[in-house]
Amino acid sequence: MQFLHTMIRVGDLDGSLDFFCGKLGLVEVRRIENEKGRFTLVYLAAPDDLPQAKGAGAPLVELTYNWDEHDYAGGRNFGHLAFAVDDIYAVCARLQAAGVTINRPPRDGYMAFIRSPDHISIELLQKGAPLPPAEPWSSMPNIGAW
Ligand SMILES: C[C@@H](O)C(=O)SC[C@H](NC(=O)CC[C@H](N)C(=O)O)C(=O)NCC(=O)O
Ligand code: NI
Repeated sequence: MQFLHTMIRVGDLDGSLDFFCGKLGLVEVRRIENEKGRFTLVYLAAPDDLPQAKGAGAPLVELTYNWDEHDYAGGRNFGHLAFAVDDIYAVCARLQAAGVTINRPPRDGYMAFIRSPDHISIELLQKGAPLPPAEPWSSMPNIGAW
């Protein structure tokens, strides 16, 4: 299993990119615009992780910008921790047998969600699964690109 990213929801995407990239120095490596869901996902890597990010993958920050939501009072800022797994069905079956609720089963073969005892959202992604359509310039590999 490989750690992929931490997702946070941001109310001001430009302001967050100015902070994380302009000031903190992270680098945008991928962007997915979802017209139907009305949200944008922007993946950021630390500069030292860029070579790895273009290879087997590197830990990333995933900014989620919901076009119609800008106030995250009540703790919705934090989204999830994401991991890539070798066999998402086997991992979910093992977790379910261990008493973990699979909040979002891997019906599509690539994404599932569970929650920790304190309700921290955990995203499980199938290694090597096809990615949703992204910007044409994105050249990220299948894994580590989320
Ligand atoms: C690509 C993969 O890493 C994702 O995280 S997509 C997960 C998906 N995200 C969204 O739908 C973004 C918009 C949504 N309104 C939101 O604010 O999360 C998703 O299932 N999100 C739910 C979650 O708990 O992360
Ligand atoms: Ni994610």
